[in-house]
Amino acid sequence: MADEASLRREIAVEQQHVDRVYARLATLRAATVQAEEAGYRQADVGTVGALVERDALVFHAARRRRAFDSEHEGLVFGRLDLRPDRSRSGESPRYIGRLGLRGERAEPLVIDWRAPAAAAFYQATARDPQGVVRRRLIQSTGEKVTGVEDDLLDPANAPADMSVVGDGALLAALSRARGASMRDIVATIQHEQDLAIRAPASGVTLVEGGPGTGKTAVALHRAAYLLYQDRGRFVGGGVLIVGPSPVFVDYIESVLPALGEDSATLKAVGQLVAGVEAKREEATAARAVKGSLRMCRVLRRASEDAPPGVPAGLRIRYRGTWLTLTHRQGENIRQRVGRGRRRNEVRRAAFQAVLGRLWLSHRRELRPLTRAQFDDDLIDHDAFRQYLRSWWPIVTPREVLGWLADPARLTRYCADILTPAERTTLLASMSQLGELGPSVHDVALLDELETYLGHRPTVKRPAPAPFTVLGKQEVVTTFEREQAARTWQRPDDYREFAHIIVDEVQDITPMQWRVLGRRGQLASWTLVGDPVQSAWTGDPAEQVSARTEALGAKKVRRYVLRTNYRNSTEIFAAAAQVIRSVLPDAALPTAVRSNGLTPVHLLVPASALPTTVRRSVADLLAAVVGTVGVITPDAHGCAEAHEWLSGLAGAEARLTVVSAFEAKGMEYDAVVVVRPEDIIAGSPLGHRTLYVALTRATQRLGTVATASWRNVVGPPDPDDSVALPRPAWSGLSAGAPPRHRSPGHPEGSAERSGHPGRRAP
Ligand SMILES: Nc1ncnc2c1ncn2[C@@H]1O[C@H](COP(=O)(O)OP(=O)(O)OP(=O)(O)O)[C@@H](O)[C@H]1O
Repeated sequence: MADEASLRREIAVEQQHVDRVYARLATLRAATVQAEEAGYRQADVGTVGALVERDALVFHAARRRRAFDSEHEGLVFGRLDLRPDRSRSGESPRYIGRLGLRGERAEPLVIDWRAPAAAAFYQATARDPQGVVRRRLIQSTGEKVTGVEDDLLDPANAPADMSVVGDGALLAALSRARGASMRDIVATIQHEQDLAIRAPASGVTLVEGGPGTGKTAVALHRAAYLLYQDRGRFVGGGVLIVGPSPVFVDYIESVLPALGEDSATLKAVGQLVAGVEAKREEATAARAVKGSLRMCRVLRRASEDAPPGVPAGLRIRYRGTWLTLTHRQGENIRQRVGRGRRRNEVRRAAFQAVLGRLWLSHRRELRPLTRAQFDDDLIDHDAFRQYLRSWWPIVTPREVLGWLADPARLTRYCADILTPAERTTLLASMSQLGELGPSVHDVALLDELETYLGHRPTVKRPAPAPFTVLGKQEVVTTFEREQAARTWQRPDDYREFAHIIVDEVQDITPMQWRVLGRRGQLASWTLVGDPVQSAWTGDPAEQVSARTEALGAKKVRRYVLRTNYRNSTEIFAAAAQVIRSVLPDAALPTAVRSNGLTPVHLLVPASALPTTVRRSVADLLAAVVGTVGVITPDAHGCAEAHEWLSGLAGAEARLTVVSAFEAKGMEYDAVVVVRPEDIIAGSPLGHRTLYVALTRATQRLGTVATASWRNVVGPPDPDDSVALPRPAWSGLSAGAPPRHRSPGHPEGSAERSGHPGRRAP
């Protein structure tokens, strides 16, 4: 262990380099501003050559300025001391940072963390030092170095005067308070994570791991890595990142900008279809029905059906003759023209078929009229046009989906496809569409319907003038064009992403896989998830086949993350016990950080639930500096909790109430899980959902139940590598005495452990 003096000395050494880097950054920035201005002046020369030169100058200068302008908290965060025979032209130490920068003599001052030369910072180990003698993590606040943390990887090659100092930077990073947004982990990416981040871009990269193993962090850093590695391809084609909910997307959205990347498209699964912003989750049973591939047949039938209010038939007077078309004839034409075709795109063919049918029936009475004359006349005939409009209107996916709320139609479409129970579930869910709008799972149905209905035929608009971007005439330079491209939003129905990253992939339903597959026909993929956290209660084989269909025959590379960086050992032990009770053999990650605070499980009468939850949350808000999450079984539970917690002091911006499903991917410093027994009972995979809810907390965890639930959780596996719960329940606040109250006490009781004599960690 290094003493204080050597730590101070080493900090001073690094401060010198950091100062040099910031000074260089300021010089380069000033130079780029000048170069940009000089570039613009080139235009005064007036020749085409000068204009091209101007474009090039301005483009490069402005791109560099943009990089220099980014926020640079912790600009230099790593240093590698290399073995003399492994450093190029004596280049040691090698500094690693958020961007690459060279000095006046073009010597490297900092290397971008994504460059191959930086890989050893993340990958070198004592067993395989890769030429690194000492790896140093540099911690800063603004431009001031505040600490260093060393790993001596190759002691045999260390010079005698090399200091090794450290204060546990990774643990410090893991223990710090969480805010409303996720932070990047660029300085402390671990070896197994780095391998997944730097995996080749092609094919499918599958990253699996339990809660808190950094899958989301890896996915986001991988996006930044790919954008750096092959900027042309990935900025041009686009990188799409898909998360489970809008809450989650808000939570992760600042990570990529902090890494200097702002071109990726972030969407929740409920936002993948143009013009729809679905947030509403469905109950498990409805999710299973709506997510099933069987819905394709149901929707296909709906898409081919007659619209509501279709006219009973046609009867119009024309040249002294009654032209008639019965309802049945109309429906026969519908079947013949529409079956298996895109309804909105074959409207003209349907109209022609009606004219043909009428002509066939009445041509004798109409002699000597020609067919062409007949068509021309009828198309202008008001009553005829009126009939066609209501017989074959343009329909939107939303309208057709709404038809499923009609019991008679629903039975017609699904009688031989869904069970009676499934039909009841679907009908109940669809009847909410009108009032509440589409749910997250309706989005996949809308996208499917769009492929069956086709697009409304559009009138071609004249092509915009060249150099028009976002409707504005572009005046000058390549840089401006690039700037416009950067802020240019891909159309909502864009389907040619170069790479798609899907988080919480275990929950993607078969129907959602179809949506993703349509957007990734040209894409390579990164999929991150945890099968143990799956909420899919439908047919697993359907999920596999839909996923295979979406990904095609691409090669799959699998990476497994095994360390839980989020939860304290105490919290993860409680969660592990829940999941072990249903999946005794599941491979769970290992939590690495203990804080001595065991979770508190309270059992109260229903009447005491509001006050107990309020009290628990107030305790937690006082005990942690960061965020507090309240996790309830469902949307109704959220509404209740909001009421119970209204006006709570200190809650502003720190308190979030989410349903167990919305909690996916989220994390908070402290968590209260309300009515865990209902989370278990709410779905056949209820234990898994509760496991997800219990693994959201970094520091403190409490549960408030109204019925005993811990007795349904089986005994832990004795070989379990995670720490097991302590027999006593400590208070929510550090050092607070254990709360033991009788079940009748209005504020609840600490529920007794069902497993006395359990091994302490
Ligand atoms: N190498 C690391 N250095 C510092 N913090 C890390 C590291 N890896 C992960 N973390 C932190 O651990 C927490 C969990 O990470 P993340 O949310 O990516 O996990 P996850 O595997 O996606 O979890 P879940 O499956 O439960 O949603 C985050 O706060 C993240 O910043």
